[in-house]
Formats: sequence, C-alpha cells, structure tokens
Amino acid sequence: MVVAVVPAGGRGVRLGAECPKALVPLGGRPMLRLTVDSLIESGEIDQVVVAVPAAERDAVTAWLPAAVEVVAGGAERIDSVRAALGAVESAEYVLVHDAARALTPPALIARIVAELRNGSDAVVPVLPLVDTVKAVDPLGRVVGTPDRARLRAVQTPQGFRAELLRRAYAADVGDAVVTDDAGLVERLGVPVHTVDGDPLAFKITTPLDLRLAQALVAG
Ligand SMILES: Nc1ccn([C@@H]2O[C@H](COP(=O)(O)OP(=O)(O)OP(=O)(O)O)[C@@H](O)[C@H]2O)c(=O)n1
Ligand SMILES: C[C@](O)(CO)[C@H](O)COP(=O)(O)O
Repeated sequence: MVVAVVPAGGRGVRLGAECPKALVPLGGRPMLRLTVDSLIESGEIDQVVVAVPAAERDAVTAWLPAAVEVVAGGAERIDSVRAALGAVESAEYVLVHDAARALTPPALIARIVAELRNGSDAVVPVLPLVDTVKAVDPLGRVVGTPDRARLRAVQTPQGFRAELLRRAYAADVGDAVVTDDAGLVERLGVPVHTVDGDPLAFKITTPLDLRLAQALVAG
C-alpha cells in the first residue's frame, strides 16, 4: 500500500494571492487538484491524504475526489505533514508531496515508488544547481563557496518506508531547522537515496513561478 501525504496548509505569503496558495486556480483547476490528479495518474498511489487550512476543509472536501481524505493542517509545513500522517491507517510506503508542485509529472512520482520497491528506505528527487552558491555571515558577507558539484536542489515527492517516516516524525528535533521530510530521516542516521528530479516539479512560490506555471498549462 502506497499512501501520498500532501501538505497544502500554507498561506502562500510569498505568492501574495487572495486565497491560500493551494486553492489558487491554474488552468481552471485549483493547484491542489492538479497535484492530486498527477498522483492518481501515476497509477502508483493507493490512498491520498491532504492537509489544508482548517477553514477550507469542508470546501476542499467537496471538490476533491471522494476517496481523498482531507485533514486540517498546522502552523508549519511539518505540522501539516504530521496531521496528515496521523490519518494514514496502514501503509508500506508514504510519499510526501507539496501541493505547490502542481505540475509534477506522474513519471517522477512513479520513479520514487520504483526506487522504494527496489529496496531504498528513503528517496528524494534532486536536480543539479545552476547557480554558484555562497555561504554568508549574519552581515551578508561571503564566508565560503561550497563545491557546487556536490550540491543538489531537492524536490518532492519524497518517499519513505512508512515505519521509518513515522519514527522520524516521532523523534525530538529540539530547535533544529528542518525544511524537508528527508531532513528528519537523515537525523536518524538512515541513508537517503536520490533519483533524478524534473524541472517541471518546481515549487510555485512567487508570482513569477505562477506566471510560468500558467504559461505551461496553457501550452
Ligand atoms: N503550515 C503549512 C505551511 C506549508 N504547507 C505546505 O507545504 C508546501 C511547501 O510550502 P511553501 O510552498 O513554502 O508554501 P507556503 O508556506 O504556503 O508559502 P509561504 O512560505 O510563501 O507562505 C506547500 O504545499 C504548502 O501548502 C503546509 O501544508 N502547512
Ligand atoms: C520540502 C521542500 O519543497 C523541498 O525542497 C522545501 O524544503 C519546502 O520549503 P518551504 O520553505 O516550506 O517552501
């Protein structure tokens, strides 16, 4: 059983839309609907659980396929994923996938599941960086230039053996800044594998991203 957990509970402050970001229309469908549809189209997902802003729960339930479970999200992404995970009853594998990556090709979703079935406990899609990256101090002064060849930009869906992800979410992370699910698993010392990501799985974060997504959907 493969379950997809979709954090869709963010406000989308950087996008600056009038409604929560996951509800912003893209080619006539809410972003979240495109994301759920591509998970289903992959043919690899048995159940989908989405976490949305609490006030939107009933409205979203009405326009998502009946089989999709909708729960109230939390203050941070990690809280929304935790809430959705709490609604997953039984699963061998769990994929965590941002609603904001609405143009993710179903083939990428299938690639993550294939790597899990191949024996990896945790797998993330990655892309090489196109920019040079600098480390800076609190005053904005450059303190280092990491070797770009060893760095990758990480996308979603991120796939995990369900028991491992639950253990990672149960662990105490203290004040650590954890921005993705694999980051929690890494803290347990479990290897995280990578597969090729896809540029179309970009995260719609800013107004420019939305314009790009609209142009791509319009064809
Ligand atoms: N409390 C939150 C915050 C984020 N997310 C989800 O996590 C994914 C990645 O987050 P991001 O794209 O940064 O969305 P926002 O947090 O909404 O964006 P911003 O930081 O601009 O407000 C999104 O699908 C978003 O809905 C969530 O479920 N619950
Ligand atoms: C999970 C993620 O999409 C991987 O790139 C990313 O870390 C989410 O970060 P955000 O700050 O919540 O957008």
